[in-house]
Amino acid sequence: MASLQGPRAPLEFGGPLGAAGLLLLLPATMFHLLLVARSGPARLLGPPPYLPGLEVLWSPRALLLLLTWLGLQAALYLLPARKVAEGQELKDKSRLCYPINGFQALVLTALLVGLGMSIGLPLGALPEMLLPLAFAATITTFIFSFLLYMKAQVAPASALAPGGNSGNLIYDFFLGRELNPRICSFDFKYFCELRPGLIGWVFINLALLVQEAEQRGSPSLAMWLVNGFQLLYVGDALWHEEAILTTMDITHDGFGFMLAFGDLAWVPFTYSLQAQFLLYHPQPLGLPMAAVICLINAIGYYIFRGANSQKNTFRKNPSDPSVSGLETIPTATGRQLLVSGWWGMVRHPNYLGDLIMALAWSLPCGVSHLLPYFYVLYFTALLVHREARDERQCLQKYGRAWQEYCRRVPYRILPYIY
Ligand SMILES: NC(=O)C1=CN([C@@H]2O[C@H](COP(=O)(O)OP(=O)(O)OC[C@H]3O[C@@H](n4cnc5c(N)ncnc54)[C@H](OP(=O)(O)O)[C@@H]3O)[C@@H](O)[C@H]2O)C=CC1
Ligand SMILES: CC(C)CCC[C@@H](C)[C@H]1CC=C2C3=C(CC[C@@]21C)[C@@]1(C)CC[C@H](O)C(C)(C)[C@@H]1CC3
Repeated sequence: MASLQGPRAPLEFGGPLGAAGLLLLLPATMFHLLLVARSGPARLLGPPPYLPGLEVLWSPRALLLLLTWLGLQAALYLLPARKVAEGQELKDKSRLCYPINGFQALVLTALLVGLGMSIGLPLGALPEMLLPLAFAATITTFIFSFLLYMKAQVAPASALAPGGNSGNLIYDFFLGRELNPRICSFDFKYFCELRPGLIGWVFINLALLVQEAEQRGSPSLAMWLVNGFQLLYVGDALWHEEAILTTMDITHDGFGFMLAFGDLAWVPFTYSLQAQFLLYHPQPLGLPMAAVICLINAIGYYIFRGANSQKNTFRKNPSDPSVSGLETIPTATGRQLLVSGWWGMVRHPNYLGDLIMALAWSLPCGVSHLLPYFYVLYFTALLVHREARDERQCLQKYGRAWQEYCRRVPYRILPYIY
């Protein structure tokens, strides 16, 4: 129970009231975006075109499809992995093991879908099912989060997350109580973070591309760009799967509604918003503009990958020749902080790269609508909030050394601005 965990962690996300608001607001926003994307005016800030009844939202076929997808991804997760990685040290000094086979799961899923299409699987019919699929995913994540909450009741105190154990039911349900809920070696948080939602996102994108080709003879250049950029992002995440083990989602946050809904519903159904918008609102895109957008995405990816790889290499082996020449600040924990290279430019260079890519994903949709820029706006808010959470944790972990780092590298995400 919470009291066994020592001093209570400060409440985040506006406490119980904020959590209750987000429990309603997140699904409502997702359905708003899905409805608006297929409406004529596609107005982000207006009311939804209509309020769908249960007969539109509820479909046993959609639920079956969702459960089949989750089952397939779980089966691929359980296949022999090329590598098994160890996670960060836990409170009880143990380390958990994680299979590294996410990229293999992506490739095998592509082969299975390709095989299915060659024997008549109507992938182009998926866009019509997005609303009932999102509804099924929402119901499933509410039930799943409840089961996770109940599982945490019988977990030892050492297995609970630093936050998410306030004693307030709604807050703890939202944030998640247990750090690494598992059944045998099956790790639910790690599985959900990278597999069904992320892989689902690129296949929803692909289905939108196929549907566009069926409707208009061939996919548009804008649709190709959005599909290509986002496939690169997901492929990169799965290729560097091990890096997820040091993110705050895995090392700090419990597994509750926020991450379950984020991973299984929010990511596939709202991150595919640009492709959804393009299917219903085709946008002309010339080659010169497409080249500029590709360049923006490439710059973003270069910063994102460079920064993430530099930190991951440094954390794994500080004497690696690619990072051994970088300037560092020692900390009382024995770990060091990079203060030159990417991490000497701003304190979160990887966020900067990610944001530049986010912009490149929206630009193919033109500038006539605000809707496709929702991802840029949401992602900016998410990363600014995440950066503040991470800074708080780093200050607690590294104390004076972190203050020295902030003095030497004063900007957080955007040089000379923020
Ligand atoms: N698409 C999406 O929806 C989302 C994408 N992301 C992306 O995920 C990636 C990971 O993000 P996230 O987990 O938030 O954070 P980071 O990868 O930035 O990790 C932060 C941690 O890095 C370490 N660190 C910070 N500064 C330094 C330094 N100067 N030298 C060495 N180590 C340092 C600290 O941990 P320690 O010292 O313990 O190693 C700190 O807690 C990012 O690229 C982000 O853009 C994130 C959220 C959502
Ligand atoms: C909906 C809520 C407001 C918040 C939910 C947040 C989640 C959607 C995100 C929290 C951290 C994430 C990460 C990725 C996807 C989104 C979530 C789950 C990530 C897997 C995307 C791909 C990247 O390369 C990454 C670095 C592996 C990301 C890790 C964090």
